[in-house]
Parts: sequence; structure tokens; C-alpha cells
Amino acid sequence: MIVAAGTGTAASITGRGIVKTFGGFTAVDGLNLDIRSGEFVSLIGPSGCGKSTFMLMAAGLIPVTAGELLVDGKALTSPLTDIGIVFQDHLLLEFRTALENVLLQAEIRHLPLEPARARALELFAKLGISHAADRYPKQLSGGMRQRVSIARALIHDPSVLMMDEPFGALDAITRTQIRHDLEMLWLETGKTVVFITHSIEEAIGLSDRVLVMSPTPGRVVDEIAIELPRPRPAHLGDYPSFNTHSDRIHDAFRRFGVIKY
Ligand SMILES: Nc1ncnc2c1ncn2[C@@H]1O[C@H](COP(=O)(O)OP(=O)(O)OP(=O)(O)O)[C@@H](O)[C@H]1O
Repeated sequence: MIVAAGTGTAASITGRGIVKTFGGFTAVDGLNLDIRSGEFVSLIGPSGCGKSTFMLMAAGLIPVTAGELLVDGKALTSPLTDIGIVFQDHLLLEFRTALENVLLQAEIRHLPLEPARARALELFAKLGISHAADRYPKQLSGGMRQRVSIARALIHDPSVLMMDEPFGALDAITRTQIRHDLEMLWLETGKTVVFITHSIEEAIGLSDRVLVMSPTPGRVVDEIAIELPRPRPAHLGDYPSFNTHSDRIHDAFRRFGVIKY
């Protein structure tokens, strides 16, 4: 599919009574949510509760079995193209440099290459990896590879950024820094971000709202507005309300027997 650059705006995502079955197995059952344009929303929930499945449905990559999924008020009928996606695995091509990996996205989308190169270098600078532009993925650390993946997801200025446990494989220190760098980039670009994570700290540290999901079949069981000032500090425990939010998420998981102590 040939598509143009993104609109540069931010899209809203609405789910109403979403059900997803795979054969006889129900992965998602009655999921409702509203993600506002330009909002940073995390989905947190136990392993296998349907977070990635929701993301694939919201990207239009797999159909819903029942219910409604709307992007900017319109029913999704085909894959979203005005979107960037970052997965836990960086999925970079080993035979292309970091810059060439990012530009591949522009090539596939038939975007003019010189402006794309300039934007890629600008994103690299904001993500602190200018020095790595000409390196191959195997010459980069895990954190640097994920930064390249973020640049690749944003090169076409999409309305929505979806991130599926993007920092799950990184060490705690790298995660803390990359979280901040992502937040700064988001504050500047104002994209709608759907962020899937297992980390309570990451969810609270990044989000405007945290949506807590039940175990399988997944649905949203709690919604927590995070009103901490931005940019958020590395040490979130500085804010008493961090513990309040964190306790509330832990309590939800205890109620569902996901945490037993
Ligand atoms: N294509 C598929 N066919 C059959 N079952 C599937 C398929 N995709 C997902 N599932 C099942 O649906 C459920 C939800 O999977 P999903 O990957 O969405 O969970 P998740 O919350 O993202 O998990 P994790 O946090 O471990 O990544 C799981 O039980 C999974 O095995």
C-alpha cells in the first residue's frame, strides 16, 4: 500500500464493547475505552490479557470479532497508515545502518528522501543518537536500537504512536532515561500515544491516564488519571501520589489474583 506522510495531527481512538475471539478462545471481551487526541495512555495488565491483541485491532491489522473501534470517530475498515509502531523487539534490518533503517520507512511510503533524511537526523539528535546514524544495528546497544525504532516510527509524522512493551528488554537505568526522552519528544510533538507495558512505574511515569486490564479475557477494569507535573522526575517516589496510584494498580491485580501477596 502506498501512502503519504502523516497528517501531523493526533487521532482519537474509541473502543465500544470490543470482543476478539481466536477460534473458540475469547482473548478480549467487552473492552471499552476512549483515548483522546494527543493523549498519552498506557495499557497495563497481566500477561496474556489481550493488550497486544487490542493494539493490533486498533492499528487495523486484525479485525474485531464484535464491537466498534473508531479512529477519529470513523470505523476502522483497513490498516491504519497514519501510525507508527514500536515493538519490544527493535526489528531493525541488520544490513542497513541506523539512518538507512529509518529511511526505509520513508522509501516504502514514497516520501521525498531529502526532507526525510533531515527529519531522521533531527529525531536522532532529539533521541541522543546522532553519533550512531551510520552504525549498523549490531554496533548499537539495546537502548540505542530502541531509539532508532522510535525514530523510524515517527519519521512520517503519524497521528498515532503505538508502543508494545518497547522498553521491556532494557535494563532499569536505560529504561529510566529513555522514558524521559520519549516524554520530551511526546511533549514536543503532541501525538496520541498508546503505550503497552507491564511496568507500573513506567505507566505512571509516562501517562496522562493508565488503563488497567483484567486477566483473560481482557477488558478495562480501572482508569487512573495521572496528574503529576511534566516532565516527570526519574525518581517518581518523590511524589506521594505516585504511591497512591501504584497501590491502586497493585490492588486491582490482587483482586484478580494476579498478585497473591
Ligand atoms: N493469533 C492468535 N491465535 C490464537 N490465540 C491468540 C492469537 N493472538 C493472541 N492469542 C491469545 O490471546 C491472548 C491475548 O494475547 P496478547 O498477546 O494480546 O496478550 P498480552 O496481554 O499482550 O500478553 P503479554 O503481556 O504476555 O505480551 C493470549 O492468550 C494469546 O495466546
